[in-house]
Amino acid sequence: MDTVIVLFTRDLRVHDHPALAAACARARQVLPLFVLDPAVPAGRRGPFLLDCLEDLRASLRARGGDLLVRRGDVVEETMRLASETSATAVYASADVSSLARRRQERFGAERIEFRRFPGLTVIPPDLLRPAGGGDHYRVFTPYWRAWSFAPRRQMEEPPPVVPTPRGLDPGVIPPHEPYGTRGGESAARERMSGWMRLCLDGYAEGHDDLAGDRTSRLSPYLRFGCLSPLELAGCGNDDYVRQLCWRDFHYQVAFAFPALNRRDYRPREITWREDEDAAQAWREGMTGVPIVDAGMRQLLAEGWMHNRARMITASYLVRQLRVDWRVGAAHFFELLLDGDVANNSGNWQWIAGTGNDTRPNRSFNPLRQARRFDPDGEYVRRYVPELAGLPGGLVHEPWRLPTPVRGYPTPLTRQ
Ligand SMILES: Cc1cc2nc3c(=O)[nH]c(=O)nc-3n(C[C@H](O)[C@H](O)[C@H](O)COP(=O)(O)OP(=O)(O)OC[C@H]3O[C@@H](n4cnc5c(N)ncnc54)[C@H](O)[C@@H]3O)c2cc1C
Repeated sequence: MDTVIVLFTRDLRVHDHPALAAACARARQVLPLFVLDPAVPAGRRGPFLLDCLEDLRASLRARGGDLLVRRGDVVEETMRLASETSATAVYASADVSSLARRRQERFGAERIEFRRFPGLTVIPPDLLRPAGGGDHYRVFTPYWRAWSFAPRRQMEEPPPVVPTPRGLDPGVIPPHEPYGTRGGESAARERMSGWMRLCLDGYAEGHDDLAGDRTSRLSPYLRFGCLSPLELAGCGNDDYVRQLCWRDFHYQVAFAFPALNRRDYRPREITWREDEDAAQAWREGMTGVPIVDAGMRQLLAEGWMHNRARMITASYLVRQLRVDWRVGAAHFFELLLDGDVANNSGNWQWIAGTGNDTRPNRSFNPLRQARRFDPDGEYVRRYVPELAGLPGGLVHEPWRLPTPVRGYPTPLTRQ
């Protein structure tokens, strides 16, 4: 094969990248391409994405290649490059989002070979089928069992040489201000090895400790494919691998039910309240419930929130304020560096009882959660400075004080 375009999307790495590895093995010339599509704004994830592109370009250049960056519609720009270079094929990683699937269909109608490769998940989202029938697993535990025994593909080595022809315009990666964590495969691998060395062994005991902050924080890197989920799943710690299985689980749900971010997966008769003031107080971390406000402020400050805090804040919005899960999911999606449709909407629906939870009426009592997962109040003190001076458990119940704390609201709901 002569010239192949490797279209990068949310697989911004050179390690274990099946599409890149196949192109480098088969083609004389390889054109790694990323298209910045102004119609798909990256929002707060923008700077992180641009970090990832800079890092990927450096890795490809170190292998004799380059990352070509274009701006516009992905299919049109890819086809333009194909005709400029006489490329005969486009290789890309398969994705499950509606946007990605529409794009894949459009490539199908073009006069070029379009090949999809695995790499987004540990197990491809269309591989496992429940024994009792159906096109996907609706319940996690049987999925976890099947997933654990499913055959895994061979990992791919990073290609030693990427043969990109000279003389093409590489295109500009726009300059940008960082927001939250630094993006890119190099930062991801550094974080992965440091965290695995220090924290993986204590994951089962430590992952719910809000103040301890001992989860991997690798989710933004997984979101942009800076790390291979298959590589992470080889770590040998079952509790951690189970979390990666949750990620795959939501992808196979989204694959079977592409409207996951809009429609109830399991429709229920819930009357949501239209209360923009309450929703806004929740967004700003000003509900007057400290553990909820701490989580929401962590999200605003860092573009990331601890999983336990995500469950508490989401449950507070849908169960106590009775605001539609879509309102909460939209806010999370906008701010989270790891925000992606399958995991965000899948988890929101799980919390709202319209998703895959086998106990759809489950509710998280914020005070009980706070006492259990932030027993010393350290997480609240870190993110809600108005309460930093309160002693002991009072930090979780400022409404018990004889006078209100200056600048901090009374709770929106009875606690
Ligand atoms: C309301 C709500 C919204 C969420 N939105 C997102 C989202 O948009 N994107 C996202 O990646 N995760 C989302 N999650 C799942 C989870 O909170 C994050 O994946 C996790 O907090 C990321 O931190 P970590 O990398 O330190 O996780 P770790 O504890 O280190 O877990 C390792 C990896 O497993 C995966 N994982 C862990 N928990 C879950 C889970 N419940 N569902 C799916 N994958 C999981 C993540 O890829 C994570 O990086 C959401 C959870 C809730 C309750």
